[in-house]
Amino acid sequence: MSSTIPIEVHGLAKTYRLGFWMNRKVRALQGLDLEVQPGQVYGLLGPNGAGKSTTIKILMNLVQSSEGSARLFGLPPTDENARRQVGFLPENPAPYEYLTGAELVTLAGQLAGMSGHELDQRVKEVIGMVEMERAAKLQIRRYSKGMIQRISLAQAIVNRPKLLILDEPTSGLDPVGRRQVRDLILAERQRGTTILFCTHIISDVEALCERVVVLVGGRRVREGSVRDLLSGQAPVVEMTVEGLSLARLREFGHELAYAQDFGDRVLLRTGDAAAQALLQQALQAGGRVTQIQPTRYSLEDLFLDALKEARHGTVGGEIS
Ligand SMILES: Nc1ncnc2c1ncn2[C@@H]1O[C@H](COP(=O)(O)OP(=O)(O)OP(=O)(O)O)[C@@H](O)[C@H]1O
Repeated sequence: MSSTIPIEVHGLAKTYRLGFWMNRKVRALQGLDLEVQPGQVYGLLGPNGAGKSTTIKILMNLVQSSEGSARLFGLPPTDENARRQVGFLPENPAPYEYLTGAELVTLAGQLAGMSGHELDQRVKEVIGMVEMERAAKLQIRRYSKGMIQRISLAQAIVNRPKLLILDEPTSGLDPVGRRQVRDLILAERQRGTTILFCTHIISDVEALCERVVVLVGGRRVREGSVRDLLSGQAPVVEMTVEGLSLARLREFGHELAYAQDFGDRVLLRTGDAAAQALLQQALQAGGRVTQIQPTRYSLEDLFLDALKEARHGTVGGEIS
């Protein structure tokens, strides 16, 4: 039965089988739950091998799950009516190289059931949105990586999808290209499109997403609105100490969220209470504290903490 909820994933598991006898297993997903509501921009974060692309491939019916269920607008990913409502940008897109950019976008529109004047207009419009007007008549084999990424994005949005699934949309782009893609995602969000995207670039998530899930080893280790996830965290203080080595500072026994010894100075981050004690101890030991300031707990801190915690326990992705 169809529904208005763009993505619902329950207990999703995927085990890849490898080797000649298919007897080696990689657990890419281990019971993932996920729900993306209409109009949300939802970020899928995780280190390499966390299962992000596998999740997206299951949603796009490119890979079959081993257990659990995935639904797009209440329908299984195998249902054409579900996929019609979705625009997709794969990781490392490899479009037909002998087509021109305009032909590729037109083809995508035709496959989505568009035709005639409406299609021509829309192709022009989306090519303009990704700023590829001048290269639209060139064959794709002459495109740079950034141009391929942008034309692929144009083909993903040509049919005005209700749900946009983007796998690493800004990978391989220079800062200008990244900004353009970010703006495009924001424009789509403005239009009310629901967006799921996975990335390694945490600043993109911070700039674009209202909700995130952090995956490690095929499991969800954090999920929630970016605001809630960040606001519940204890304040962090960043300080620079000169005249003492990192090893000496560690002897004071405080937990350091981050520490880097640059030779002439040590930059570190720690909790509010530890910072007070560390400041006094560093001064008593003959160090100079040249900078101290409270910092915002960022999504990057959250990501690194989640990763640290998950690695203390057993997480998936293991080969058995
Ligand atoms: N086709 C496949 N055959 C075998 N193992 C696979 C296959 N695809 C992915 N895997 C394995 O499944 C796990 C999850 O991979 P996946 O590509 O989903 O992770 P990811 O989070 O997207 O990683 P990355 O950020 O590196 O793209 C990894 O251990 C990976 O090696």
